Amino acid sequence: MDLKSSHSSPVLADSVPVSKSRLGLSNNLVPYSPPPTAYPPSLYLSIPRRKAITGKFDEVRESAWLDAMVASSPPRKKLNKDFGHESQDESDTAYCIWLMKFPSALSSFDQITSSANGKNIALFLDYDGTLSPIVDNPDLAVMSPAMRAAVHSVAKNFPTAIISGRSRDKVYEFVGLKELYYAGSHGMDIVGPVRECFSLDDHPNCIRSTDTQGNEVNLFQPANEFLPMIDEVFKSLVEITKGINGAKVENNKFCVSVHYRLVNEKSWSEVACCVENVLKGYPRLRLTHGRKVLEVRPVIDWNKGKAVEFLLESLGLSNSDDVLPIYVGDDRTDEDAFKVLREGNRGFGILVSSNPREETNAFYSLRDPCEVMSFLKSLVKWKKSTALRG
Ligand SMILES: O=P(O)(O)OC[C@H]1O[C@H](O[C@H]2O[C@H](CO)[C@@H](O)[C@H](O)[C@H]2O)[C@H](O)[C@@H](O)[C@@H]1O
Repeated sequence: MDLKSSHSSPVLADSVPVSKSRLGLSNNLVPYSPPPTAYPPSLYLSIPRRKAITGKFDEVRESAWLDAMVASSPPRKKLNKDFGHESQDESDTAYCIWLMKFPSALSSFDQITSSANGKNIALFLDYDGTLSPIVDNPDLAVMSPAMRAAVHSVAKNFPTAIISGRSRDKVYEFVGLKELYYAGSHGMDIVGPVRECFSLDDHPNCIRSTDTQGNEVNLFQPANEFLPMIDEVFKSLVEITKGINGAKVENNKFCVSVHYRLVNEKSWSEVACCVENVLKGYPRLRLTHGRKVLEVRPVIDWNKGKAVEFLLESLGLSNSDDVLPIYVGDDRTDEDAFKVLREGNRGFGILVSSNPREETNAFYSLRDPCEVMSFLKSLVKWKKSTALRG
């Protein structure tokens, strides 16, 4: 993508000074120290200082990191002691009870569409676990042709965007559809349309650019200044985890994922320790947890919820009276988007989960990507039938 102009990025930076300490790594990397920023203190996100760590696995074991890794990886369904196979009953009952609180978006479809009467639906979709099933190898998380057709059809009928933790290029590679908008790196990399109602003056970190087809677009990358740092951390994480069987580090451009899905649970503390050791030299980066993945990202006041608001504005859809945004996602990072919709009383979050989740800001649920596909198809069918009725 050719960038035609450049603005300084009003990144909401971390108030903690950049540490001068070097990493205890074999590849002699020096932590990246960005130039001092001059934004008003009110724009800075403050983060608590991390406790110094010694790097011993036992200490990491006690840390909140490992707890979160375990918590984000629920145990498999209980085994039936007598027969040695899964007992469905218990988990089915728990799921049914949970469904009373977060009803299926399929069985509540009429309720959802009646809220949409007289409004335009805007659709926001997560990628992994929502449009593609979770698989062991992140490079193989392809979308089925049937799902692609459903997304294509929905995007022709409603403004649709995919907001993913992956890099924008990678999601586009998987999805391959031009009819929708893409936000990568948890919303830190957004390409939106050029519209008169959307002034770049109001968004200093948004610039005019061109997409791969040569169309003018708005490119929003609020964490631009972190690119060299993320690149450096990616290399360090690859190096430091290379001895851990099954660990995989993925460069998502403005953030880095450290996967432990294929790591023996006994070595999870080792993964946590490696990541913590690298991050201690980078106080302007923070860690979040996904599905068997540790995600390293810049400390800026930006997330998938803010990305939804930004996209609604850039699509000219921020008037909540005319628009019903619907966000479908499966991950913790999607909660920021669910929250924005719930708190603004603007639309609905739909959580994709086949297990009851204790806390969510979603209103509805869907069991898995198959149900997501049915929901998307139903939306298109409903839109066509309302168009016929005039
Ligand atoms: O926001 P998303 O589109 O949901 O991306 C979140 C992370 O998804 C990917 O990891 C997850 O899916 C993988 C493939 O199914 C799976 O192997 C992994 O365990 C999951 O955590 C992606 O690889 C990450 O980079 C994204 O941050």
